[in-house]
Amino acid sequence: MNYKEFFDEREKDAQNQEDLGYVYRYIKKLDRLSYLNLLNKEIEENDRQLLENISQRLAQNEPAQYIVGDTDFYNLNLKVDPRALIPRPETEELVDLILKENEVENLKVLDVGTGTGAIGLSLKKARPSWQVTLADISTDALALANTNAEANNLSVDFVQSDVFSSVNGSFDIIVSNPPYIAYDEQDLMDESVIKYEPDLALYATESGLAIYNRLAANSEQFLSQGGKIYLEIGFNQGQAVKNLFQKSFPKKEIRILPDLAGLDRMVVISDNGEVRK
Ligand SMILES: C[S@@+](CC[C@H](N)C(=O)[O-])C[C@H]1O[C@@H](n2cnc3c(N)ncnc32)[C@H](O)[C@@H]1O
Repeated sequence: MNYKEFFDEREKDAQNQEDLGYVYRYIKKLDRLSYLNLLNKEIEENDRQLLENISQRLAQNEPAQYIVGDTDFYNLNLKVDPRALIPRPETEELVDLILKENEVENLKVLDVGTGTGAIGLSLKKARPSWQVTLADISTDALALANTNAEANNLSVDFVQSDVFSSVNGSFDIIVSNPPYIAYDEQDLMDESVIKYEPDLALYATESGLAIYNRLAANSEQFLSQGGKIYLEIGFNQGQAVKNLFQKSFPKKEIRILPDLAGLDRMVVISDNGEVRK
């Protein structure tokens, strides 16, 4: 049997088997041309075993990124595994927004709930003069973030912290993509997310708002004069999150911004009428 026949056969079996070629190509580091040239060749025995293994894992709904073991995010390649959430394209939009609105040197940044380190590390990569602290309640996630920092040659600080419990100092930017899914929203989620990504990264009490509530209540003491807060939110949480922060920061401007799909995805808390550059 050649590679193409194998892929075609598996694609008939299950929906996500179309990922098989992608995962295989990525693991073998094949460019598109080498991959296409391979398709009509007989499968070698060790490759057949590899492909069977990938195929079984995909059939169990394991995310392709966990099987590959890494993923591209913004300006970085990050190791990913079940210790942390797979960083999403919407979060790249948040990183992009922060960079566009803060074209200055030497800012201090805190990334609360850093997971793989995606947000904080991509900011550090783009702005080497920024002093970036990665915080997470999960020691497992922090270990992964540390691996990603080292692999990308980025020097950042780490703190294991329940929101702000172990954080010291003040920051020009506090950014967070916290867990924001309500416990009763599971039926809206893909099985692969429910089954493989860590609960700690996904769910929050208070209809998904618990961590925003704590961020709103306690950010002020960790924010420098003129500091800004950037949040990723669930598409239906814009107004609720805005209300929470408006109470704590009555004088700041609070913007709810959409992602590329047009869904509310980010909330930004900054000084009123400030020039955003
Ligand atoms: C949605 S994931 C985001 C990960 C990463 N920032 C990203 O955007 O891909 C949320 C992260 O928040 C962390 N987390 C959950 N509860 C927390 C808490 N009380 N304090 C700090 N971090 C928390 C989880 O461990 C997880 O890594």
